[in-house]
Amino acid sequence: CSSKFVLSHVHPMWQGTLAVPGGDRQSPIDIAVRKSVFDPQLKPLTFQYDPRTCQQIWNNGYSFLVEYDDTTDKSILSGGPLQDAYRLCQFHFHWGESNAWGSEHTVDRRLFPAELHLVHWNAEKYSLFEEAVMEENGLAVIGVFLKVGKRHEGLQKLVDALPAVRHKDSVVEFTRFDPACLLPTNTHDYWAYPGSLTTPPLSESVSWMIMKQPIEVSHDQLAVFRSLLFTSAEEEVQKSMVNNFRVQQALRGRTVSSSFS
Ligand SMILES: NS(=O)(=O)c1ccc(Cc2ccc([N+](=O)[O-])cc2)cc1
Ligand SMILES: [Zn+2]
Repeated sequence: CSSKFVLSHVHPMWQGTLAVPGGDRQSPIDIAVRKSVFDPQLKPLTFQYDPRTCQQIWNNGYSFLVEYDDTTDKSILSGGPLQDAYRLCQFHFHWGESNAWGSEHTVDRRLFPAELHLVHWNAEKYSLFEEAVMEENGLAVIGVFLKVGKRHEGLQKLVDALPAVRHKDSVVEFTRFDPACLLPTNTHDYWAYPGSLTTPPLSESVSWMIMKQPIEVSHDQLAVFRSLLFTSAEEEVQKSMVNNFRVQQALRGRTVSSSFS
């Protein structure tokens, strides 16, 4: 997908408005469970992912992205609070240098060692990812917490490919990976709220859906995430890719909805 889209090439107007977003719907946030409001209108989420749309893994110097072909409606998210079908563009993770922290969102201030983001854009209303990025609710991101436990068999194929993208700007072909294997068994229970990208351009265009149930991965699998580097092969000083999460943002009057009571 076109998340390769680099900010420096955007239209000057867009750069201007994004430099300091309004700031009243920024992400990530803490999810205060007792303050979330059950919304009976929230539909079940429908994930229709085609593993054949999986293309490559790319170290963009901030995280590693598993990118999907989003030129057709093959890998789709719908339901929940969403009015339209959203196309899967990429997924990536955020993690810490230790298992004590690393997630971007928290639940009643509880931190997780890592968080998965499955990034989708509204292909019914817009024709390109970077167009949807600028529109209110043009994007839909599914957040899944990772906790340390048993080895995640589905994740291992991805973990085995990471050494090939150790440095910033490295890319490796990666095919036939079904992202549904990274979803928790219970996708019925989630929190939903209006927010933003958590990295530049911080666009306030994201419908967030955070799964209540974490997935389990092993300590060793997380350690491989930490073996990645922020820096490219040419740089003298190599920096471990860890703590690639944003600080939490004010709720600014937003309500977090829950799909469960
Ligand atoms: N962490 S997150 O909020 O799920 C997130 C999801 C996607 C992206 C990718 C990205 C989104 C937009 C742009 N841009 O418009 O220049 C560049 C990169 C950045 C961040
Ligand atoms: Zn993210």
